[in-house]
Amino acid sequence: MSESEYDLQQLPQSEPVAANPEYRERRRLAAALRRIIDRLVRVEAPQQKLTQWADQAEQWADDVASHPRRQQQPLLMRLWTGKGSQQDALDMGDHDIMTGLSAAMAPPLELWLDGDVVRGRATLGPAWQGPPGRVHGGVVALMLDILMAKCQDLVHGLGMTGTLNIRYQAGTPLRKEVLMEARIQRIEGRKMFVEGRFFVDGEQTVLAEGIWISMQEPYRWRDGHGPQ
Ligand SMILES: CCCCCCCC(=O)SCCNC(=O)CCNC(=O)[C@H](O)C(C)(C)COP(=O)(O)OP(=O)(O)OC[C@H]1O[C@@H](n2cnc3c(N)ncnc32)[C@H](O)[C@@H]1OP(=O)(O)O
Repeated sequence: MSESEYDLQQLPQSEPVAANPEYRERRRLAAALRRIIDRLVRVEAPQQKLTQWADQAEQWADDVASHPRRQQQPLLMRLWTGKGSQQDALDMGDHDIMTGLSAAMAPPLELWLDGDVVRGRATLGPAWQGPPGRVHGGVVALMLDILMAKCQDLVHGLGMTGTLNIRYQAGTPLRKEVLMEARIQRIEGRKMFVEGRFFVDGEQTVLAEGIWISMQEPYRWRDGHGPQ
C-alpha cells in the first residue's frame, strides 16, 4: 500500500503494520513495559528498591501525562474512507488491546490467516492469572473475541460481536504456548456464525461459538474463500 491509501476495511484485522522509526521506538518501549508488568508480580525485592521504582514510575508517569494525546477521530475518518496513511494505520492498530505491538498491556497475541482458518498463538504470564497457574476466564473471553472477529478478514462486511458463548473445558495454563483457531460456520445475511478453539499441548481447553452482526452490508465471502 502507498503512503496515502490505508483503508480500514481492507487492512488485515489485528495484524501489525510495518513500523516507521517512531513506532519502532514505541514498540521497544511497550516491550520493556511488558517485561516490567510480568516481573512485578510478587517480585522479591527489598522495600527500598520498591520505593525507588515507585518514585521513578511516578515521575515518569507525570512526564508522559504532560504530553497531549493524538486525536483518534480524524485518523479514523481517513482510514474509514480509504485515505489513511501508514502513520494513521499505526496510530490505530498498534495500540489494539491484546494484539498491538505498542500496547504495553498486550501479551502480545499473534494472529494470521491460514486459508479459511484464523490461527493464533500467545503465551501469557502471571499478570493474566485467574485460578492459580491459569489464565483468567475473562481474559480467555477477550482473546476469543479478538481471534474470532478476525474471521471478518474472510468476508465483505464489518461488525461487532453480538453473542459469545464459551465452554471452558479445561484450565488454560499460564507460561505455555496457547494455540488458537477460528472458523466461519455459516453466514446468514448480516449475521456471521463463528466457532473458536484453544489448544495447549495438543489438548483442547476452550470451545466457543459466537455471532457477529455486520453494521451495514450483509456478510458475503470474499473471492477465494468459503464453500467453492
Ligand atoms: C468495526 C470494528 C469494531 C471492533 C469491535 C471490537 C470487538 C468488540 O469489542 S465489539 C463490542 C461488544 N459488542 C457490542 O457492544 C455490540 C452491542 N450491540 C449492538 O450495538 C447492537 O445490538 C448490534 C449492532 C449488535 C445489532 O443491532 P442492529 O444493527 O440494530 O441489529 P438488528 O437489526 O436488531 O438485528 C439484525 C439481526 O441480527 C440479530 N441480532 C441482533 N443482535 C444480536 C445479538 N446480540 N446476538 C445475536 N444476534 C443478534 C437479530 O436477531 C437480527 O437477525 P434477523 O435478521 O435474523 O432478524
